[in-house]
Amino acid sequence: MEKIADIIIVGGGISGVTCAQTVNELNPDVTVILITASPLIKTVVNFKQVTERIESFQVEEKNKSYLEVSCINIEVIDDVVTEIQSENHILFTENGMKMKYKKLCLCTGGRPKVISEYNPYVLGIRDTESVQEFQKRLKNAKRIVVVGNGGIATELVYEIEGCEVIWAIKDKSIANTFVDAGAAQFFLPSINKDKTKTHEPLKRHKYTITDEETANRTINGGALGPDWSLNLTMVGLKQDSHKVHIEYNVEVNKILTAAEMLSSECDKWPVYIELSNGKVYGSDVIVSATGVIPNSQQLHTDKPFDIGEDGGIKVNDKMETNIMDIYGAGDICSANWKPSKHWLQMRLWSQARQMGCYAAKSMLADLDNEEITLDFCFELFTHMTKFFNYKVILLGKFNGQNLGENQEILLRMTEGVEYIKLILQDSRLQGAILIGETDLEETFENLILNETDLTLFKDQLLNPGIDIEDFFD
Ligand SMILES: Cc1cc2nc3c(=O)[nH]c(=O)nc-3n(C[C@H](O)[C@H](O)[C@H](O)COP(=O)(O)OP(=O)(O)OC[C@H]3O[C@@H](n4cnc5c(N)ncnc54)[C@H](O)[C@@H]3O)c2cc1C
Ligand SMILES: NC(=O)C1=CN([C@@H]2O[C@H](COP(=O)(O)OP(=O)(O)OC[C@H]3O[C@@H](n4cnc5c(N)ncnc54)[C@H](OP(=O)(O)O)[C@@H]3O)[C@@H](O)[C@H]2O)C=CC1
Repeated sequence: MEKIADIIIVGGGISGVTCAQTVNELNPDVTVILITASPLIKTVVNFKQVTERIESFQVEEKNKSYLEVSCINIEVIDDVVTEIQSENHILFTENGMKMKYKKLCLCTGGRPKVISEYNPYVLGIRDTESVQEFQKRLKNAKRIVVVGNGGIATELVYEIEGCEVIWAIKDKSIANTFVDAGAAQFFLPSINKDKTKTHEPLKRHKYTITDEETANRTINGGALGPDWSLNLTMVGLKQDSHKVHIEYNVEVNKILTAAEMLSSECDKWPVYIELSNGKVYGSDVIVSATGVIPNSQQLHTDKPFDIGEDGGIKVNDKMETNIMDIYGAGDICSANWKPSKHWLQMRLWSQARQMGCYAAKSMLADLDNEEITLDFCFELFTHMTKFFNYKVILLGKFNGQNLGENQEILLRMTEGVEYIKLILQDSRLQGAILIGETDLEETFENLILNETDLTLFKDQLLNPGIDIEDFFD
């Protein structure tokens, strides 16, 4: 069967869906086909602009008909794109479809980078199905090992109950991808604290994928969103509520099956992990929360894509790849423009949304022969999330990324309440980590964006006795 559309978008995750919705909002006369390998698509709900640049929202899974009903120019097709002939502007799918486009946007996301990928006791977490599988395994587990020190690991070790957790990290402090050692120290008391968590029923309607739908899938569904671990039951077999042991500064040497273990321990656990400090832990399951690999190599194309160091398809400041009329957005792409002073790429939900939206604007502008300039959302890095039940806001070069020498650090911490770290260079604010209900995000966002000279004020910036908002009014 043959189809034709002005714009074809591949991927039903947040970048692809936002891209399609933005085309619909800006020009409903442009025809769009969204092809997705997953029967459910991800949509943004409860979007709030917390400050001018900080966004908060939730992700909801919807049936594909949701988009078709709400957007008259969009057709959603559940299929897998296998080949692109860019010269002819044609793509082919697993179900034998041939489609012609004027503009193509790849939003095919990534997959978990899993240590020991084919070991059945080692799991990666990405989509609804992988979380369901993890929950199933956890139900009968007495001990699990979590490897990795980023977003997933940090959230998992806090959420898991009724199971001993060994957390193996390469670094000397926890949550290293997001926060510094000081903030990690601030979080530490929360790790083994009893939680008074209420498993509130989900207010939003949830679609579940049936076994039949999952059965022949070769490609994972959309990545989970900010609230993925809330309201999920992550409970193991044991009575004690929460017990996390952290192994710092270690890498994984080997993963061994029970049969490969020669000691007397050999039949206690289904799988063993040997760490670089020589310790061996038996476990029921190992979670490899070790990052994302962009799905950049899985499509056959007549020309090769330029690939970035992180494995993503390089895109320029119009979200264009090196192949004519093919764009990219979200986790699949690697931002290959000169970033503004206070922005950096991280594979986050907010950036997937922003890139999807901007790719739509860029494709429409090109179809109309108009010029477009980089969206202002790429001026300042912002991220709002929750770790260990604390609100966490990251601004600008929050970890001093690539700032070089002469960084000045200002800190304020009240145990169990707040942790604030400001990074200055040449008396100008470059980045901030705000943990707790600090209420300072708007002020610091403005100070970074305006590049305000703080020479005269920096000693007072974190003085709790001064209302800093009034100060800069
Ligand atoms: C467990 C977990 C928790 C997270 N929590 C947060 C968080 O708290 N905050 C935050 O900001 N970010 C979070 N993230 C990251 C965030 O979810 C991702 O950055 C974002 O969702 C990426 O969106 P995407 O649309 O680019 O890709 P994806 O969501 O991966 O979507 C890709 C889509 O493409 C489809 N696809 C792939 N190949 C093909 C093909 N060949 N043909 C057709 N379709 C195809 C897939 O089925 C899927 O629908 C989390 C990620 C995970 C895994
Ligand atoms: N609240 C939030 O904002 C959340 C965001 N996410 C996002 O979802 C995506 C997936 O999360 P996640 O998998 O945690 O990825 P992250 O990129 O956040 O973290 C990966 C971690 O694994 C470490 N690592 C990589 N390879 C190995 C290895 N072989 N052995 C041991 N450790 C290793 C990395 O260390 P190093 O950096 O040194 O390589 C890093 O600490 C990310 O884009 C993340 O940003 C996920 C959950 C929550």
